Amino acid sequence: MGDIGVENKRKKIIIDTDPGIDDAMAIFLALQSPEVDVIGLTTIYGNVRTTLATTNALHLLEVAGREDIPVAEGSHTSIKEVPKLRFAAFAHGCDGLGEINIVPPKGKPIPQSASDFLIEKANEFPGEVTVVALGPLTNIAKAIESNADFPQKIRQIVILGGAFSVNGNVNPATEANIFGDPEAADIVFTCGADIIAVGINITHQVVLTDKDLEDLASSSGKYAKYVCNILKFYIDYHLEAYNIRGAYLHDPTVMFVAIDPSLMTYAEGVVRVQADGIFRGLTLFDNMKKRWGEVTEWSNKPSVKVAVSVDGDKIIHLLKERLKNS
Ligand SMILES: O=c1[nH]c(=O)c2ncn([C@@H]3O[C@H](CO)[C@@H](O)[C@H]3O)c2[nH]1
Repeated sequence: MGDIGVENKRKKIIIDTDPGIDDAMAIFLALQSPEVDVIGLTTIYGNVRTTLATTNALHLLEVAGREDIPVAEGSHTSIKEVPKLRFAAFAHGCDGLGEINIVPPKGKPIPQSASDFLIEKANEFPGEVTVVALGPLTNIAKAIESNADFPQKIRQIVILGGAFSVNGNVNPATEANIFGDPEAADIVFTCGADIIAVGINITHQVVLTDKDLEDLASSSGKYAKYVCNILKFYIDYHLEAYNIRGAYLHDPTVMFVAIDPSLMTYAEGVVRVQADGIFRGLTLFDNMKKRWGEVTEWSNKPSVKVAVSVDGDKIIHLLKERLKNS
């Protein structure tokens, strides 16, 4: 992976996030990566409710000494204005960050909604801004609904979401981010933007082991130390839920797509999302290998790229290097 290193060639990214232990790792990874320039964080419910996501985003930026990066608070409800009731305290702790008693942040979010911030930055830097979407897709769907040009103005949307040809992690049908707002997800997947989706079929191949944790713990890197502390809760959850000693690194894996998309391979096709019923949140990818004899719900919709393979060990190695060298 070649460093670009030149300030004005850095890819501008906005991280839409619900921190979240693995979100924290992804944010630190981005801040430590010369290939990308983090121009803002937008917050969303998911692992935690939106107000706590905002608190945690501000806290993480203060840990990093990057209070210069604006945080715009996102939606408190789904795109259909349904209040959110389901959060993942069982995986991330009540505070979203492994119950480590974080120092409350001094900073405040900017007085602009996440979707307005996304639209403003897409207009300010047309074709240059990549959104890395680590939570439910409500803020991005709202940006699309209020600004029809948004999909064309944005450089790329990299999505952590979906379970392509595998079971979900909320139930056998659905992955948590898509389950958080399936209607919003369907709007985003079919909006015509340049989209890369990374599902848990990929992120479950990126496992941080006990040995990796020891390796991180032996480092004096500030991000390595911080993440070792918050990871304990997440690792205990994986032992209980999956009977593995380690942790799936969803969000950092997806951040690597923004940093270097060649770390994965992709298939192209149309993704639709099931909005209701027992398959609510199911992501269904048409791999376009069949010429369908009749019109389907996938016909004439824009295609997206879906990640199909990854070298999990390489991702773990690169991640550890960057967190240790901080
Ligand atoms: O509701 C959830 N259940 C899980 O088992 C689970 N495991 C991880 N996650 C979070 O959801 C995204 C991946 O589906 C990531 O942001 C994880 O932090 C989960 N969310």
